[in-house]
Amino acid sequence: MKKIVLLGYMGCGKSTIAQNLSKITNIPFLDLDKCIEEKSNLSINQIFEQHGEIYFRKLEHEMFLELLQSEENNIIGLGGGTPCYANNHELLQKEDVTSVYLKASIETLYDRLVHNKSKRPLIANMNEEEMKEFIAKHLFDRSFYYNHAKHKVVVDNRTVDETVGDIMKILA
Ligand SMILES: Nc1ncnc2c1ncn2[C@@H]1O[C@H](COP(=O)(O)OP(=O)(O)O)[C@@H](O)[C@H]1O
Ligand SMILES: O=C(O)C1=C[C@@H](OP(=O)(O)O)[C@@H](O)[C@H](O)C1
Ligand SMILES: [Mg+2]
Repeated sequence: MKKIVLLGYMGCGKSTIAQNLSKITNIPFLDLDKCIEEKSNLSINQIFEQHGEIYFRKLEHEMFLELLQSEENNIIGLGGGTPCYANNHELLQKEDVTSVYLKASIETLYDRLVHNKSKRPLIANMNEEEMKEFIAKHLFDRSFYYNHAKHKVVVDNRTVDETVGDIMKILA
């Protein structure tokens, strides 16, 4: 079954764009983090606190495989780190997967994350200065994996509707 997979750094808009793309296409939307939370009955924060990041990455890999194997057509919003662990980046190239990297600049990510960090354990306790440096370095490290997506859409200075439109062009 066909899967549209959205990936990119925290705050690039995966969850928001996937939801809006779903409304337009009528293809059901699944957020990988939400699926992990529902299955484990814990929030992402609680998983990191109680079991640590390595355990989260294991759940994330298993859930990604499970969603890709389902019989439905789906739009899947990944977590920001999903492509960067457990060789998940190789799954972005599968024949039945349309993978789209939502590419955002450090400035865009910082502006969106600075007031939205509490549910993101990797940055939740950072001050503004630390966050800016962290995003810059981390994005650089992760870009190798994000660039395994089949398609790339730049999201800087684009509204939600414009980005959804850019993805619709890829799907046409
Ligand atoms: N043009 C835009 N496209 C996507 N998200 C945007 C845009 N402008 C502002 N936002 C906000 O940025 C945040 C993106 O968060 P989210 O969708 O959770 O990203 P991700 O799932 O990639 O971490 C949301 O608070 C969203 O409302
Ligand atoms: O970048 C990451 O490693 C993470 C991103 C989060 O998802 P979002 O990108 O939707 O915030 C979530 O999976 C977890 O906090 C780890
Ligand atoms: Mg998300």
